[in-house]
Amino acid sequence: MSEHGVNSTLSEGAKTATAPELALQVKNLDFYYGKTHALHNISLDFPLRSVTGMIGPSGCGKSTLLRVLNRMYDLYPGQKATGEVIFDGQNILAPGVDLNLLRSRIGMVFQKPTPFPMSIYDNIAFGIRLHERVSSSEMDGRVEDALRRVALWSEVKDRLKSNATAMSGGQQQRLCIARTIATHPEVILLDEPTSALDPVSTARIEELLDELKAEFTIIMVTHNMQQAARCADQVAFFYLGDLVEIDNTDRMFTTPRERRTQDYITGRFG
Ligand SMILES: Nc1ncnc2c1ncn2[C@@H]1O[C@H](COP(=O)(O)OP(=O)(O)OP(=O)(O)O)[C@@H](O)[C@H]1O
Repeated sequence: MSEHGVNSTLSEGAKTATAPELALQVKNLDFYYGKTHALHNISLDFPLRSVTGMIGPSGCGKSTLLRVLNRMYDLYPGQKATGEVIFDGQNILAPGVDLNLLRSRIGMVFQKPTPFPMSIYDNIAFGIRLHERVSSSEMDGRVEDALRRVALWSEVKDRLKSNATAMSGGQQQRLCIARTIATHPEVILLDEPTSALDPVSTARIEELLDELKAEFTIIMVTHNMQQAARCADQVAFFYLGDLVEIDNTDRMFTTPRERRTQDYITGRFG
């Protein structure tokens, strides 16, 4: 039983009412940190199996929106969201949602690699064990599969029992992505996933995102305009808690509709 009780509609079997081409739909979302009104009436769609880049200057609300999408904010008192986020035909901001299940279906990878202080193998197995009972041979297969998907298997297959904290930063971040995809989420949220990494590790993660979008819906906060242009199918520009503009990536970077977007992407502020 989750902290909010079981919600019968947010279950593995119920995949219905949301328009089939959308993974998530945000409608009239407002967010408050106590009295601070951090997001203002945000509405946007996240198409299924696509990459959305969220850009904007520091403090504009990108990470806040990401934390709403899997109700991470619920862990903190005084933080409140109003409006709707439709996932699988259900408003996930409503009471009674099974938050453990939600977070296994909408996984999150943070800016700084956050491997658990345990073995490489257990970093992946841990999340699977939380949600499923699998035999040890099946677990071996799941761990190998997740590591292969992030192109880590050949690098670590002979040291699966070593502590994950001894890996390089880039390897740790790929491990965190492997840990997230091992529970087979539908959506992956990434908060500046490469900002702590060197250019080679960054390129590997970007290649990985391109492969993963065949299967997952990816929503990524980035400060790196080139990264948004390289990786995203659509880009959303936020400013002071407002969603200023959202469009497909090419149009956003060539002919933005709004002056503020133009100024930001050309480096006039930010
Ligand atoms: N825990 C908090 N308590 C109070 N206000 C907060 C908290 N976290 C964020 N804020 C405020 O909410 C607004 C949006 O912050 P948020 O972190 O979402 O911005 P961001 O666009 O992700 O910024 P950055 O690019 O610097 O990470 C800012 O005004 C910030 O000061």
